[in-house]
Amino acid sequence: MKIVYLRTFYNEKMTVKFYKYQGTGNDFIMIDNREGFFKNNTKLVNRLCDRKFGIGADGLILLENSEDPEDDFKMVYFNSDGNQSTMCGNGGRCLVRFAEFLKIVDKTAIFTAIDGKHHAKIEADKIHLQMQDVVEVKELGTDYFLDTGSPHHIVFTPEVHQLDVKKEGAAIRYNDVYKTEGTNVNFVEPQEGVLQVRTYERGVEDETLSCGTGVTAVAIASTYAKKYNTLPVKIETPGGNLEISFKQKGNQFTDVWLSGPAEQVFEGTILC
Ligand SMILES: N[C@@H](CCC[C@H](N)C(=O)O)C(=O)O
Repeated sequence: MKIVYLRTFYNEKMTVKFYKYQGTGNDFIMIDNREGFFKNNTKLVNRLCDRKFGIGADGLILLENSEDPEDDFKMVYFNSDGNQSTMCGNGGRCLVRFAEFLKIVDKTAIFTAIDGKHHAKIEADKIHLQMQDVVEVKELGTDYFLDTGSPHHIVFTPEVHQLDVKKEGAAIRYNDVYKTEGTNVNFVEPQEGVLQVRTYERGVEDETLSCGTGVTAVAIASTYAKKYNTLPVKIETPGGNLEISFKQKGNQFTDVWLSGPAEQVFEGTILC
């Protein structure tokens, strides 16, 4: 097991305990940072997420104390490129499972992330996470764009399993429309009673096995575009199955919930 030492203010080495979680194959390094020893460090986060030189993960999440007394904790999310980013739905679900493991929460949780407040319900085999309301779905020709805490471009396509998601996703993520901020890109094939989804993630710059804010965006866009009409919306990703429910009033989507499994897969000590 590798151990990463962080240098303290006095340049002494200190070890860091980490945990690894996965939610439908979207995997995250978790660090309990309630004492604030882990300082934002792009290079270190990128190295820890590296699948050859580090632990390997799609992102790293710090569980911190929240300034809001209503909250159980705060979520700080980094993509595997080491940069702090916008909301991560699967990461949020995994973080709630981590908070349950740390005995911070029991049956329910409230936390603040970069996009605002989130409520969660905890079950043995599922975490249900409330996502932000969606107030606008943009139509871009036959494609769609919406923000579910993170930006998502949606492409409806036949034979989604045949697609080169890395190539096609990168072409949209780096195009002139998105060049500054970038976007995540979801490819969806509606089938009888289920949406098949594959996602190219910004900040990972590759396909991931699943993306929580992505499938939430897909569920809403598919309903908006009348390509799917039952609730909860059932999603299949390469990493597993998720469900999304919401209330719809015209183009407004409220009470949005993302549900699925989230589990601890190992723990270790960081060293470099
Ligand atoms: N995997 C995530 C999305 C993480 C954020 C994304 N890569 C971005 O930078 O927008 C999820 O489950 O939502």
